[in-house]
Amino acid sequence: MKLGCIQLKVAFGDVEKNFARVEQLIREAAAKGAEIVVLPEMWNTSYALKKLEGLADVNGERTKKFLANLSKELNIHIVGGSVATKKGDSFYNTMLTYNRQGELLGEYDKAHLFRLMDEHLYLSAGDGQNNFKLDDLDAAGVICYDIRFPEWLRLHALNGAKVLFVSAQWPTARIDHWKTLLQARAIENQCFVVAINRISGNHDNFNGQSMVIEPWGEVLWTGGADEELAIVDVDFSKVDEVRTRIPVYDDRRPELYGDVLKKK
Ligand SMILES: NC(=O)CCC(=O)C(=O)O
Repeated sequence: MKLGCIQLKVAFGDVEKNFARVEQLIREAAAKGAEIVVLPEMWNTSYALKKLEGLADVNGERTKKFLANLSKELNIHIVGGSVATKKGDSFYNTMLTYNRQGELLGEYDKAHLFRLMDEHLYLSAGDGQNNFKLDDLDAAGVICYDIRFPEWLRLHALNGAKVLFVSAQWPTARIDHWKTLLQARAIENQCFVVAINRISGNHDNFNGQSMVIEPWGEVLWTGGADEELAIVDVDFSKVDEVRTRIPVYDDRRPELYGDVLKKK
């Protein structure tokens, strides 16, 4: 299956510019044969958190219409990264996923808010999980800081995901953590990880390094430090092969792990 990985240069607070560029890149990805297109985190507004009142997408309506129309017209699945949304009086960091029929498969509000970027001051956290199916492919989607919570990704893998999509705005300063955590999540869950980061004009802030990793931990593609659309070919049957070779799921001892999941 061909993945269209869109490592976007997100314009701070410029919703119109971001929508226009995302549409251009999704169309380009489809023209190049992508079957699943993946976007980064908060691509409509970036972290213009102080301006969310005017900029956030109310109930995600604009983004929903946009992604539904494009996925149906182009006959592609879209893991829509995330956008800033307003629901009721609260703001969320929301991932919307569409299948090639233009149907909404998942609306996931980021579960773990990242204090270092002030998310907890402006956003509310979601409580729902985000497993979905792209044709026959069992998949799940999480957002950026979520990858520091292995139990959260494990839960999605236990619910059947063979590929974990990660949309992010992960800064250059901790890019080594990004690479290591993503590889670990792929190896421990024995699944594909497709992780799409943003870039900024200034590479000191966000330098891309999006990644596609297969279930044995081998990195199939790493993005550079500039805006980029990559088409990456993946063979999802690799998941079953790796899970047969080392039967981690059969060997788990959940009766030993109970307290790990409780907050101290
Ligand atoms: N947008 C985010 O969630 C950033 C997470 C991050 O940078 C980290 O180190 O974790």
